[in-house]
Amino acid sequence: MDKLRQTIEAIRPLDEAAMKETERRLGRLTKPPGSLGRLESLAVQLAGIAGATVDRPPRKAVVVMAADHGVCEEGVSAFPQEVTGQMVLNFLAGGAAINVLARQAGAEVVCVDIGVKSEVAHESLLVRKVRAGTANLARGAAMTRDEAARAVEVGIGLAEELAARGIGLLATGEMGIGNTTPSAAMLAVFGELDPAEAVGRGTGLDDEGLRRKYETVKRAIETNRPNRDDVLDVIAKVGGLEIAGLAGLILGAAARGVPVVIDGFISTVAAIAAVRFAPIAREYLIPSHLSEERGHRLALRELGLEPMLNLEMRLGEGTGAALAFPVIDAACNVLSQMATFDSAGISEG
Ligand SMILES: Cc1cc2ncn([C@H]3O[C@H](COP(=O)(O)O)[C@@H](O)[C@H]3O)c2cc1C
Ligand SMILES: O=C(O)c1cccnc1
Repeated sequence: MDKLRQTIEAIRPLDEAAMKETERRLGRLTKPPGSLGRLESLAVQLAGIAGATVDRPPRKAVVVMAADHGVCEEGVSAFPQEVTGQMVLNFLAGGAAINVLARQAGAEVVCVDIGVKSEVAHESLLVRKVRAGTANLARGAAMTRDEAARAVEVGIGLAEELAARGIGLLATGEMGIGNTTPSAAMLAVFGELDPAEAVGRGTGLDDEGLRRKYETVKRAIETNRPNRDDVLDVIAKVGGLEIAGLAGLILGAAARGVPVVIDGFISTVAAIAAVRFAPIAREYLIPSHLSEERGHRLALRELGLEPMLNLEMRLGEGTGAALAFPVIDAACNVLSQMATFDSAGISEG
C-alpha cells in the first residue's frame, strides 16, 4: 500500500515550459500553423511528459497482463477459460496478433502472468501471480482488498523496471477470458451507468449470452455493493487481476514520466481506475483506437479522451495501441526531420 501511495504522490503535472518550446518549434516548420493536427498535440504532450522536446521515436513496449476470471462459470464468454493460458504460450511463441503488430511497430511484447489459473512455464514469461484467477464476482468479491493492492503494485513495479531499461513509451495489453465482464461492472460502477450500457458481446456472445452477461454484472454489483469512491474496493469486488495490474502500470509509468498508450475496452477501464487513484495520471494517457465493444465509447468519454483510430477492432491484447505507435513516432520525426521556414527559404503567411 505504501508503494501505491508513494507512486500516486510522485506523479507531476506536465512541464509547461517544455510544451511551449515544442509549440514554438512546431510553429517554425514548413506547414500552415496547426495543420498537422493531432500529431502536433501529441508532440506537445510528449514534451510535457518528458520535460523536453521529444524529436526521436522512443523505445516502446506493450505489456500484456494475463489473468483468469472465476465469473467464467456463469457462461459470460464465447470461449473456454483455458484459452487464457494457451494464448500466453502463443504470445511467448510470437504467434498472436499483438506479436505481429508490435513487431511491425518496432516494439517489444512483455507478457506477465498476474493471475492465470494454470501454471504456465516459459523462460520469457514474467510470473507475478497474485492468485490463480479471481473468484466468481457474481457470488462475492472477486479478490481481497490486499490482493487488489498487490496486483496494482505488480503493475507499478513493472513500469519502474521497464522505465529503468530505457523504455520511453508503454502500451497496455491484456489477455483474460471473461475479462469484459469485470470491465463492464467497473465501468458501470465508476460511471454510475445502467449495466446495459457497459455490457457488450466480448469475444462474440449471442443474444442469449449477452442477456446472461448483463444479469451477471447486475447481480455482481447488487451482491458486492462496491463503493465507487474507493478504487481498491471496486477493483477487489468486481474487478480483475490484469485490470488492476494495468491500472498500476499506468500509475507507475506516470510517476516515471513515461506516456502510456491505452488499448481497447478493458485497458480503458483500467485507465479509469488509474485516474480515480491519481487524476493527473490522465495527462500521461494517449488513446489509440475505438473498440467495437459496447461501452468503450462511454469509457473513453469518462476520461475525456478521443480515439485516434477506428478500425472496427475488438480484440484487446494491446493491438489497437500498437497500431497507434507509428502515429506517435511520426509526431517525433516531424520535429527533427522537417525543414523550417528559415532553413528552406519559404515565405511565411
Ligand atoms: C483466441 C483469443 C485471443 C484473444 N486475445 C484477446 N482476447 C480478448 O478476449 C477476451 C475478452 O472477451 P470475453 O470477455 O468475451 O472473454 C480477453 O482475453 C481479451 O483480451 C482474445 C480472446 C480469444 C478467444
Ligand atoms: O476492446 C477490447 O479490448 C476487447 C473487446 C472485446 C474482446 N476483447 C477485448
